[in-house]
Amino acid sequence: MTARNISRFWEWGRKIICVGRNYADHAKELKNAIPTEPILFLKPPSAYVREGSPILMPLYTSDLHHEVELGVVIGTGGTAIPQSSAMEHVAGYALCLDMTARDIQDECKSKGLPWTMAKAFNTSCPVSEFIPRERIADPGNVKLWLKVNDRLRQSGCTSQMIFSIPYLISYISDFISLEEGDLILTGTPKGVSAVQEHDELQAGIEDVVTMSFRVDRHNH
Ligand SMILES: O=C(O)/C=C/C(=O)CC(=O)C(=O)O
Ligand SMILES: [Mg+2]
Repeated sequence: MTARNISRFWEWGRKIICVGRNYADHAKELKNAIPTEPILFLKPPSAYVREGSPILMPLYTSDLHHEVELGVVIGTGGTAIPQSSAMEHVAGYALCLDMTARDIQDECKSKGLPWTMAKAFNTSCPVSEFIPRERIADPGNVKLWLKVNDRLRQSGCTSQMIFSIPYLISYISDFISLEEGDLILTGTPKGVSAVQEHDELQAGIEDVVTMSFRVDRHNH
């Protein structure tokens, strides 16, 4: 059997744990309160999509939003990981999009229902290449950006996160054991907006990585 390679973590079938409202400016733009504890939700591994394949807009949404986020790839799993050693569990990073059917999310919120159909559909998690941890000296201070058809829509810095990466790893692992190959999406800064069929999305971590995706309409 061929050894698995963490640089292709999206093929491993592991969890994608997402943090919501982790930037005050984004919580405010959607008129949400600033959280006092991390807000968590999950995407299945079938949400992954890689450059070269399109983001497929589900037929049931007419308000699909981009959310650019720093992803943290877990190298060594654990339960109840202390904050002090949390970064030792990180194998690397990835630039990620948390594609969100905002109209469906709003409907779910108003009915008190889970966000699954808004957040977890096929291709809802576009990812960049794997970024080994040595390439980002301070993940708490990296600049993220996203353009739609060459127009800048999102620009933020991970220093604006309410809950830091060590805090998130520790908090999550108290309730959901982390495994090698899991991905944590750390939340999005402000500037989220709707995309349309045929739009071209380009996103980057300054000085580290860029990636591009086209949006298509799902055909069934
Ligand atoms: O509560 C809302 O209206 C929206 C929350 C999100 O979509 C949270 C995120 O995914 C995020 O902040 O990155
Ligand atoms: Mg998000």
